[in-house]
Formats: sequence, structure tokens, C-alpha cells
Amino acid sequence: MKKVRLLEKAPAKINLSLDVLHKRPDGFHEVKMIMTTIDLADRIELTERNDGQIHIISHNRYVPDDNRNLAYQAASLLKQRFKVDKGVSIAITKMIPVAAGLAGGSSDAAATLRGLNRLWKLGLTLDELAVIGAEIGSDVSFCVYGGTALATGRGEIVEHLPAPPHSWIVLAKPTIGVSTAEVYNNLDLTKVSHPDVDGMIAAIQENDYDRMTGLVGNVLESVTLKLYPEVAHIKDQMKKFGADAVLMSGSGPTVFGIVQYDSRMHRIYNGLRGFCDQVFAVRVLGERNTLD
Ligand SMILES: C[C@@](CO)(OP(=O)(O)O)[C@H](O)COP(=O)(O)OP(=O)(O)OC[C@H]1O[C@@H](n2ccc(N)nc2=O)[C@H](O)[C@@H]1O
Ligand SMILES: Nc1ncnc2c1ncn2[C@@H]1O[C@H](COP(=O)(O)OP(=O)(O)O)[C@@H](O)[C@H]1O
Repeated sequence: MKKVRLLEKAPAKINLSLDVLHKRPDGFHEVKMIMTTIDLADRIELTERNDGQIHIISHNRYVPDDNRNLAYQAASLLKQRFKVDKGVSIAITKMIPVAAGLAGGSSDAAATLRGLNRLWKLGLTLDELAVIGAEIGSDVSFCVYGGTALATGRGEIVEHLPAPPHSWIVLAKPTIGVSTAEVYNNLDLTKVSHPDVDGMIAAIQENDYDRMTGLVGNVLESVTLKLYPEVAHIKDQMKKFGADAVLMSGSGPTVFGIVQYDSRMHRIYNGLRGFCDQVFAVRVLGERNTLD
């Protein structure tokens, strides 16, 4: 019998604004951040297995192919919780740089949740999948929906926002990987200037490009830029080449620049390729995910 197979896209996210309010008793940090998905995506191919096993196929040496893989954890969680006899092979084609502040692993997990909900006919809503996703990682709930949102709590409380004003995003990732836990652990909240997250929400709601680019901010820059001066160097280069706003995404090290016109986007992209081996120019994805 022919095996059932389906595909899911797993887009990266950037944080347009990222504030940390305080450290919580459970060790996590209370955040207030605006996330948006961009058109740089991994491809997840799910193929049903009759032997009940979960297999990861990935040809990227930085991506684990066992139960450390977040897509594996997503499949395992659904299988146990809903007593599914079937197994699945999960082939991951990585386009999103790893350990980059772009939530690649979280998005792979979220895409696996959406895909297995279809493959195993579980009948769950996106809201239900987002609650399950929070058990895997703080960013997984947002990645279940995609689009643009305010994320609070440890990141798992998601309130949808409209798509940001039309813009191009140029991404540059230096050849270092950053540990999210290390960055949060080194954060000194007495020494940061907090971004205006509410102003950013208003700018997005009013479709005000100038206000949006004027308000980008990320408190985690205070840690990563000190640990890795090359990130600050890339930020400077991106400003020099004419980006309207430049910010580090998440815990880094990826830096993104925002521009309105594609001529400027090409100039920054070409200029940065001399400094950095991983450079991308992409659109913001306006649409949220649906279940089919
Ligand atoms: C910084 C952000 C911003 O979007 O993204 P990345 O840079 O990872 O993409 C997120 O807050 C990262 O979310 P995620 O990568 O899912 O984190 P998790 O796996 O849940 O946690 C990894 C570790 O980060 C720390 N952590 C994470 C989230 C949070 N709100 N407070 C924390 O202190 C904890 O030490 C935790 O053990
Ligand atoms: N499917 C996956 N893709 C990438 N990394 C994964 C995946 N599953 C687990 N990981 C692990 O998660 C770590 C963080 O990866 P990633 O999600 O790409 O970064 P970030 O948290 O900075 O957005 C990696 O070092 C890797 O070992």
C-alpha cells in the first residue's frame, strides 16, 4: 500500500521588539515581544510509518537526528498523548541557520505538530496545538500560528497582530552559534534600556512604517553584542549600507535590516556578502498559518 506523505513549511521568525521584564521563580524570564514570520523556511516532509517508530532524516551536521530534535519531541508528544499506533519519518531540509535567533528548531516542531495533526487525523485546533507546543519550547506556540503577534509570559502567550507595513528584510548571520540559555543567564536588567513595545504595536496597527522602524529594540543585544563583537560590526555595516532599522533577532547572532524598497535591499545584500557568508533577503510573511 502506498504510504501517506505530506509537506509543511516551517518559516523563521524575527523579533521586531524584545523586552524582558523580570526573572521568574521557575528560572524563565517574563518577556514582552513582537514576533513576525519571514519568507525563509525549512521544509518538513512527513511520511507515515507502520512500525510505530519516529525517525528524523536531516543532512545538516548541526541538527540532531534523535530525541534532541524538537521535531522528534513534537511527534513523540502527540503520539503519547493521543495514543497513536502509527509512526512517522520526518525529513528536515534546513534553510534556516541553526542556533541563530530565528527559531528554526521551534518552527520545525510547530510544522511537525500541524502536519501530524493532518497525517494522524487528530482533529486538533491551532489553539490546541499551540498549548501542546509550549511544552516543547517557549517559541513553539507562536510558530504554530506564524504571522505577527505579541508574545508574553515566557513567550507562549500569543496575541495576534496585523501584518507589519510592507517591508524587505535583509538577514546576516555571523559564523557563530549562540546559546539562548547563556544569553538569558548573562542578562543584567539593571543595565538595559527597554524598548517601547506598546509603541511598536501601535505602529503596526496604524501601518506606520517610519514609526515601526524608529522603535525596533531588543534588550538581549546588551549581552550578545558584548560576548560577540562581530555582531556589532555587522550591525554597523548594515546601517552604513542604508537600512532604515537594524536589530539583532532573539538571542542572536543573526542581525536583520529593514528597508522599504527593493533597490536598497539589493545594495545591502550585495554589500554584506563580502563580510558574512550567510546573507538572505526576504519578505515578511503577512499570513498566519491555517490547518490545511
Ligand atoms: C530569545 C528568544 C526570543 O524569541 O528566541 P531565540 O533567540 O531562541 O530564537 C526566545 O525567548 C527563546 O525561546 P526558546 O528558544 O523557545 O527557548 P526555550 O527552549 O523555551 O528555553 C531555552 C532556555 O532559555 C531561557 N529562557 C527562555 C525563554 C524565556 N522566556 N526565558 C528564559 O530564561 C531558559 O534558560 C531556557 O532554559
Ligand atoms: N529541528 C531542529 N533544527 C535546528 N536545531 C535544532 C532542531 N532540533 C533541535 N535543535 C537544537 O536546538 C538548538 C537551537 O537551534 P535553533 O532553534 O535553530 O536556534 P534558536 O533557538 O537560536 O532560534 C541547536 O543548537 C540544535 O542543537
